[in-house]
Amino acid sequence: MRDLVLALNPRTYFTRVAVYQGNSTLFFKKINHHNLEKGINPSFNDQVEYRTSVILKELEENDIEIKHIKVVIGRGGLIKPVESGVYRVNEEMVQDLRSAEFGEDVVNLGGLLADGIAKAIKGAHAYIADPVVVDELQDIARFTGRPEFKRRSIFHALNHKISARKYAKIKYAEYEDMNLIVAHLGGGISIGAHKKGRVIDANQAYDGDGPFSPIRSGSLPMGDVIKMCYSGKYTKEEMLKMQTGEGGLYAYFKTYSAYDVCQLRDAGDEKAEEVLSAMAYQVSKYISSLYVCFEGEAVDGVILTGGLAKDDKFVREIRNRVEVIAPVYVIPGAEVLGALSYYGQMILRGETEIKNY
Ligand SMILES: Nc1ncnc2c1ncn2[C@@H]1O[C@H](COP(=O)(O)OP(=O)(O)OP(=O)(O)O)[C@@H](O)[C@H]1O
Ligand SMILES: CCCC(=O)O
Repeated sequence: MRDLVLALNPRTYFTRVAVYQGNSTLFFKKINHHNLEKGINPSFNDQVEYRTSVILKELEENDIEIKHIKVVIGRGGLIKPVESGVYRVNEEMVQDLRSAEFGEDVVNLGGLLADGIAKAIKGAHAYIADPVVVDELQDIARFTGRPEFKRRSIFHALNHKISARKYAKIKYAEYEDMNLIVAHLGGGISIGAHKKGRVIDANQAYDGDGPFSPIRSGSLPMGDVIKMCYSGKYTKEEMLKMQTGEGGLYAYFKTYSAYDVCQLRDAGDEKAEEVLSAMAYQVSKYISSLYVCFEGEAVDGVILTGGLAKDDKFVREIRNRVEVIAPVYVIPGAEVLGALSYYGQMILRGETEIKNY
């Protein structure tokens, strides 16, 4: 065992963890945090120590010699807007993740866990790659209808970029030469216009706009939201949660799992059928809206990826509406750990610039 990469993808009730040596996967596990599911819900900050120790214990129990881990790389969270690339986790980043100044989400644990674990291993360093705040928006995409508000770039940059590069490779082309529309269909949904290797527009998938998703509300009727804010019935935290963590399918079915809703639909539940179709309709509308970003240039492909891209019916409903724009290519699931490992290997080989946050 030598020069190992530890990759981390924290989700609400579990952390996906993998250890790689070169192209070999030495260890892969979805570590469930059952105590979080039982309703004891400490803040994300307060979960760092607990998750760190559980992960280290798992590695030990599975005979991973942690002294050989050189790179600990986590999914990148809500920090300041940055360019695409690999970043060393430094104190300023830890500070921003802990304060949640740019938004509070489980994804913030990626950098924090990487930091905690790397500090426990001599010779290891912590990194993130292509965090959700990668910002390549063209200026015109930043406008809203009020000068006080600017649109922010928050999308699944890691899975978008890796999926787009995978498609480019299949087409014997360079990502930087292609025009693509990528839709990540996961717990959150983000859809971006990739023009010659830059994501010049995308829905703000966290608390901004776009289709509703399994857990996020997406665009809501603004006037009604404002009235609800002042109804006296909800706290600020409850209103924010409605948008970011308890919207979309969760609001209709009280489950965080789109898979479960698809199962309901397949068992004949009419409401599940209707709501999933509405989500597919909104995704299709947003994909179509990005066509204008290419200023008349041909679009080389529409890529559907993420967990919901495994559902044939959901995919078919989108495909039928958007294949007039470009060929539709499906990459089911999100290879988050694989993508992090890819960057981890590049770090070890000195083949990527390590950017400063
Ligand atoms: N076969 C399937 N059919 C339908 N939905 C599925 C299937 N497999 C997974 N999902 C759903 O996909 C969603 C998770 O997708 P994914 O793993 O891409 O996202 P994530 O990493 O959890 O979250 P995010 O996309 O916000 O980063 C869950 O709602 C899950 O239930
Ligand atoms: C945190 C931003 C991306 C998402 O919706 O999960």
